[in-house]
Amino acid sequence: MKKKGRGRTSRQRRRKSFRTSELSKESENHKQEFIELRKWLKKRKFEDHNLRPTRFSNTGRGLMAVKSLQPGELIISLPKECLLTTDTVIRSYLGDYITKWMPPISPLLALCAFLISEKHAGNKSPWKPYLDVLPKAYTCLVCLEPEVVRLLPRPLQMKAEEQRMQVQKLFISSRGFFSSLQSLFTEDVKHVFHYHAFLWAWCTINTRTVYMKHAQKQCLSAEPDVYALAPYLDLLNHSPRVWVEAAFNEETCCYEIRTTSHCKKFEELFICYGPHDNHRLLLEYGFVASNNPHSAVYIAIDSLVDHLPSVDKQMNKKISLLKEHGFSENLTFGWDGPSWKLLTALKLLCLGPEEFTCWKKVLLGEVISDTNEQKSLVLSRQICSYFIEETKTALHKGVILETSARSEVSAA
Ligand SMILES: C[S@@+](CC[C@H](N)C(=O)[O-])C[C@H]1O[C@@H](n2cnc3c(N)ncnc32)[C@H](O)[C@@H]1O
Repeated sequence: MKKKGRGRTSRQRRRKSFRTSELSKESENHKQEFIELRKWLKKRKFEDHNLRPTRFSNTGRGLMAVKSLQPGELIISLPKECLLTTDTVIRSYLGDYITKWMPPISPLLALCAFLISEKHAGNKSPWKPYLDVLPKAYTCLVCLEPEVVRLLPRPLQMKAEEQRMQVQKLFISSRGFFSSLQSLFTEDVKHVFHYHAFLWAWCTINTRTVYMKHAQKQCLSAEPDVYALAPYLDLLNHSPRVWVEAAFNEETCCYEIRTTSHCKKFEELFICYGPHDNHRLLLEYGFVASNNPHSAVYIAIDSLVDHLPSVDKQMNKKISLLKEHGFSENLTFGWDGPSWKLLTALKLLCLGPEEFTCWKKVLLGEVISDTNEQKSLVLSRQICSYFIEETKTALHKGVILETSARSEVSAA
């Protein structure tokens, strides 16, 4: 007798019912790439009975719980054989080349080189089933067009620029090592290890690795070796409101994740990548989390000054004092208003000429006068309204850019 609910019709019905719920979701389990990945994982002694690859309307591809999961339950336990770490790279055909190369390359570069090389190997790569489910492109800021980055708040633009330079510098300084791999390839290594491939590998590591500390290897530089690519487990999306326990268990030799909260059947299971604000999430992972309790709006000191009267003769001195005493960075608005640091900076900037000698007291948190308190609060409100308007304008421009990009694609 056919088992109830296991047939194709009921599978189709189930898929359809996901689509009709409030936030739609569609199973990806039946896709060829996931069938291949499951076979590959099974050979490495991993089988999953709790989760299912699913595309969610609000978060994209992630993992859905196929049964209700209780706090403290082990939700995933991925054997060491499935993990891709610097041990994997050193054991591979790249190992000899890495050991010979001086000065030693970083653990991050070793992983990038391996990913690029395996991706290039295509069907011949033993990692193909994993590589096939990896995103083809990323949305981290380092991948975005300059005209899109220019729409972001200034402090984030600066971080994005810093990140872009860091990645480009790493690529340029790695060319020598990539050339040393020439004998492994029939084509010119410049066509294998090009910037686009490097960016893809760098983003794969930046957005998908789990933290796993490895002992320092002599053939690698002393930079922290804390990465592990964890196939399948890396399909878990982030929520700032959940907490999980995740670590490599030396006894079971598995990378394990335990929930500390309840997850209902057919809901997306999340993990938390860390207490990151939305700037950090966008910069490092290419997305923002709605209702993020860690959200903060960063205000550059120059934009504070734009809102102050230009006639203040002590302005330059005030700015130097703020910079000298560490009050020029990480000035933020959070859900509950301006941070103490931002408000203190505003109080100093709002000091009248007769109050200026009290600047030290302001930085220590003392109240100077009712006028100073009032002025700084009014200014804080003004700045907040200004940034709300600026964000609305940037979002509007973003929509225009997206619409014109879409029409260019459909015209092509
Ligand atoms: C570890 S992967 C998670 C799986 C990924 N969604 C996938 O399809 O392979 C991390 C990436 O997933 C996406 N992501 C994670 N959490 C998200 C969320 N809450 N909302 C939207 N995208 C999210 C981001 O693109 C991030 O860089």
